[in-house]
Amino acid sequence: MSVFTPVPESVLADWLKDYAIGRLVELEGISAGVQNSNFFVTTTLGRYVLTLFEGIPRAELPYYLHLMAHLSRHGLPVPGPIANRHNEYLGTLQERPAALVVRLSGRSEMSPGLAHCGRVGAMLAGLHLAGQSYGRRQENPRGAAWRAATAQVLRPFLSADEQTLLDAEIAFQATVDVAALPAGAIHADLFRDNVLWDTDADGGVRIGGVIDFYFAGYDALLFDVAVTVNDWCSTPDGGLDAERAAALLDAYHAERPFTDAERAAWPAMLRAAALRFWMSRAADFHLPRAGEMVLVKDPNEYRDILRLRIATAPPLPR
Ligand SMILES: Nc1ncnc2c1ncn2[C@@H]1O[C@H](COP(=O)(O)OP(=O)(O)OP(=O)(O)O)[C@@H](O)[C@H]1O
Ligand SMILES: N[C@@H](CCO)C(=O)O
Repeated sequence: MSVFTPVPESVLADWLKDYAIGRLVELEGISAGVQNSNFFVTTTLGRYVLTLFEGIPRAELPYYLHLMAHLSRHGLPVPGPIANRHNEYLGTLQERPAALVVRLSGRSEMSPGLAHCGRVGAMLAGLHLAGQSYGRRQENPRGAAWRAATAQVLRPFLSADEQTLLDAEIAFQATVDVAALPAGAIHADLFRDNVLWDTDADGGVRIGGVIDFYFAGYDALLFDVAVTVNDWCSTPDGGLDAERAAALLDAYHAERPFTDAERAAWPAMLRAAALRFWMSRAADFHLPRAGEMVLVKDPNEYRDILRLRIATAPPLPR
């Protein structure tokens, strides 16, 4: 369920007078996503996605919207936000911060093959390269500071074994020299459901869109690679599929070669990325946000991935 705040057609039709995208033809709530209220909007001039932001502080939103505009301007398949007649990306609708972005084509692929993983790796490197010239900076909202604060809140809900795992991993991550790693704007949530796939003219797979930049922030680029590998290249039991991981990492490396510091930090980053999603899912599970129908993803999946990454990690390509 992703429509927390309904928008009557007449209200939207009126709101759209502030934009230069024609008149409303169709409005349809989107039944995926867990964070915001999303709608497909068709006007006489095009197809868009309307998002009403339900939880993110308004002051943090320009970072995300301008990042999407920046990446789109650099030729990446990222939905460009639509400016209103006051030249602003961010408006207000139904008392919520609201934005329109271009609707991109394609569907997510939940069983990716080697070709998908290769394209995602190359595209992620493209995001990181283009992000280097992005002028705004906002810390990763699920970075080290969030991790420390959330661990305190979460700890009492965990079993003794889980507490030991959490404490040990937080202590281990504090020893990692993240400052030695190349950093910049990262997507930080590039899961399979945030990439839309299209078909090429010759029948090959093509990325139609990368969506959901609302966890983006400034952090180690390698953390983003680790988040992506953990989701795209895991086997059902949480282990890493060596071929898919190699396809993703080789394609990334061809666009932005990994540094020696990154090679050394890779096992730790896979663990940091697993820890982040174990913690956020466990927090959503034990402390659900009041009044919302939240799709809670399984925290144990990422707890188990963390345990497996502590046991073993594949090397980065040279
Ligand atoms: N620009 C876009 N073009 C096409 N479809 C989109 C676009 N943005 C969102 N969608 C569709 O809307 C759905 C929900 O969007 P999104 O994943 O951003 O939800 P959310 O609630 O904001 O975030 P989260 O995934 O963190 O819950 C997507 O699965 C996709 O089907
Ligand atoms: N990708 C996140 C959900 C928030 O976008 C998860 O799988 O926990």
